[in-house]
Amino acid sequence: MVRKLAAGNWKMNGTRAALEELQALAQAHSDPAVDILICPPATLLMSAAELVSGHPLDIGAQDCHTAPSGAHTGDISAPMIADCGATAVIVGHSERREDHNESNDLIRAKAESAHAAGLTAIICIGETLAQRDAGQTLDVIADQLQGSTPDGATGVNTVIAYEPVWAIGTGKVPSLEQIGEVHDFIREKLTARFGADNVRTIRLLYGGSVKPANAAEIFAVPNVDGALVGGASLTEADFSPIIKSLEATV
Ligand SMILES: O=C(CO)COP(=O)(O)O
Repeated sequence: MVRKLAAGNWKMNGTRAALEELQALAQAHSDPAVDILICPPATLLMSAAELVSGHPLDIGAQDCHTAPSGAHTGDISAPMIADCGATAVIVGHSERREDHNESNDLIRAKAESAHAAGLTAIICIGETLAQRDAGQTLDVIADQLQGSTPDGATGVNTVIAYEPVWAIGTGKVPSLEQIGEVHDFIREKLTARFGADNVRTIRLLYGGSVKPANAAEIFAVPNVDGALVGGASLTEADFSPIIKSLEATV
């Protein structure tokens, strides 16, 4: 049985004071039944990794460059993230696809760079509302999944996060049928490409307005192996009940 994953994406939120929430989270989950990952802003990566050292919590970054080092002002590389003590990196979040015009090719290259540095790449995919309304959801998912996932993806180095763009930070959540349809589709596509044995261990996260109140029903959907949580991961008070809902499924 694959270990489920509760991942928090703090986005561009959190100064040093936010480490108190991480400390509280570490204290509240000394023996979790699921994997717990927090992705703070890059400015907090090293302190966050030091804080959770010795606790069963992992730290990830929110983006990386494709190159290991070089003349790329303002960027950080996958080996630098690993050097901080982090073990994962989110790539292809819809906010980066939109704010920075990131393409599937670029995201795949970032995921490859993460793999080369020994990091787990959390590859995000998801349709906009206009695409869903036009009946294009599964086509968009297939295209992003195929284009953004490296050939070397395994259950150890890759997690796929399905985040419908219209559900992020809006309080709107797809129906459980809609979530299930996309997660089943992702599993099928990955199985066709990588084979059932390999794909069984690739975790599929749902992201988009996951809250303590809706987590349990989302986690009951087949092929949902956890969540990538934004706003509700910023405080221990909100994230802990979500983690507990996920633990209740194992
Ligand atoms: O984008 C997300 C996580 O990466 C989801 O954000 P919210 O949970 O704030 O909707």
